[in-house]
Amino acid sequence: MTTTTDRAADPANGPADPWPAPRARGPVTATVSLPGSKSLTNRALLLASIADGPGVVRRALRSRDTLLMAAALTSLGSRVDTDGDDWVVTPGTFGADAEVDCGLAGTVMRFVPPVAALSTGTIAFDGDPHMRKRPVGEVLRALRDLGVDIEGDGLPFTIRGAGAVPGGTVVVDASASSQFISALLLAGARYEKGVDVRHDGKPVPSLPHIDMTVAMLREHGVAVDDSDANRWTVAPGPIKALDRTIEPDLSNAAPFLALAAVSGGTVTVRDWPQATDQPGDQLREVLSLMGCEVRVGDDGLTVTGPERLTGIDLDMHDIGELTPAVAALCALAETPSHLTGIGHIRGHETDRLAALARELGALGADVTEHPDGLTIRPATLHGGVFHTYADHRMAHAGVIIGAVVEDVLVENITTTSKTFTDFAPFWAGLF
Ligand SMILES: O=C(O)C1=C[C@@H](OP(=O)(O)O)[C@@H](O)[C@H](O)C1
Ligand SMILES: C=C(OP(=O)(O)O)C(=O)O
Repeated sequence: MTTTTDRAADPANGPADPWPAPRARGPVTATVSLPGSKSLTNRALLLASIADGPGVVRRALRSRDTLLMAAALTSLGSRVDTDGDDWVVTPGTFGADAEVDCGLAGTVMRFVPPVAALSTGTIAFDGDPHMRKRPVGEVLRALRDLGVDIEGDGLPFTIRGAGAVPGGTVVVDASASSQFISALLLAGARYEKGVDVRHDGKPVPSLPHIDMTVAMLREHGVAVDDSDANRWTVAPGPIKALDRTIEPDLSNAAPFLALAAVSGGTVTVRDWPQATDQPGDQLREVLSLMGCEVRVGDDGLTVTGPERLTGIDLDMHDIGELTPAVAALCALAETPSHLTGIGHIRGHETDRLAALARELGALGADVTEHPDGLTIRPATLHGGVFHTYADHRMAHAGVIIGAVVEDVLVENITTTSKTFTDFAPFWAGLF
């Protein structure tokens, strides 16, 4: 018979499935250095591959999403040397026919096609089964309007590159994902007329991620005008090669800071940037609102959990990717929470609103699913299997609950490799 302990620790075969989430026996105290940001790494790699010379991406995140990006750019014709922590990118001539595996990475499925359009080759895109359901049609429609030849309106699709893209003005409805806008801006300087992208539709989510795109383009010497709401103009011109260092992934800091919050412990995340466009920086405010003590110092960001967690009323439209971790915290809070403005996260790695309602509910949480959010009321939770639906951030929600609720088993914990390689042993090492 395999005991729970044996199943959790099997170095030869990786973590057990389902994985018994480690349970904190008291306040957890830890200091962690986290891997680099997925969003920054994948933008940095993509911009480096269409820059005017070789560039370096230091402290690159090595995870499934970033290795898929590196593979995609390599298949187009760039060289991406992923040995070590500092990745050297040498732009190449985009001419070969290629196949791009998007996996479940929104940044690969949305950001690579506008660059593939610069190739003279034929580029076929596909990905994981669930990826075929994630929205991308608006990016393809916009590219067609900008002069690109594309077969298909969703994954799988094929781009028949002509070696150049006319570019110009285009209107998109980016209410389903900010990545539609970022995708067009990232390649836009390499289009003959640049791009003038206008959004028409319900509000664009995840605006900090568009700010991140604009800031990185400017660092590469690209002229971007974002002075009007819902309009972004990128002037045509070269993309200067850079040597840049990637910040830690602040969204992936969520489960670690949450561990302090739920156990009444103290967790420090090293190298927290003083200023950043990463939406994870807003965890400072969210955790303070829930009753945590939050300090930024020379050693990083330190969170100390309260005796009792308070629920929150929070519009998460700008920080949707934090929802699974925040919802797990709300399920452990002593007052009700209302998380709103996040209808778009139904198009993330899974329908996160449905998945959170189902899986938190299965452990006894009182969760009501709304079209654009969740209401979570205090309840006594119990053990059980927490399903992840191949979503790394669902796994984070599961381990947060499991840290303080006996006998929580997280199914497919290795799905965390999307943005954090070997998350399970790292997490277990904190207990
Ligand atoms: O541009 C990016 O790097 C991202 C933008 C956001 O996407 P949505 O706008 O689709 O939420 C975010 O949720 C995702 O994790 C990363
Ligand atoms: C939505 C996310 O990822 P993606 O980049 O695949 O859209 C996420 O990481 O929460």
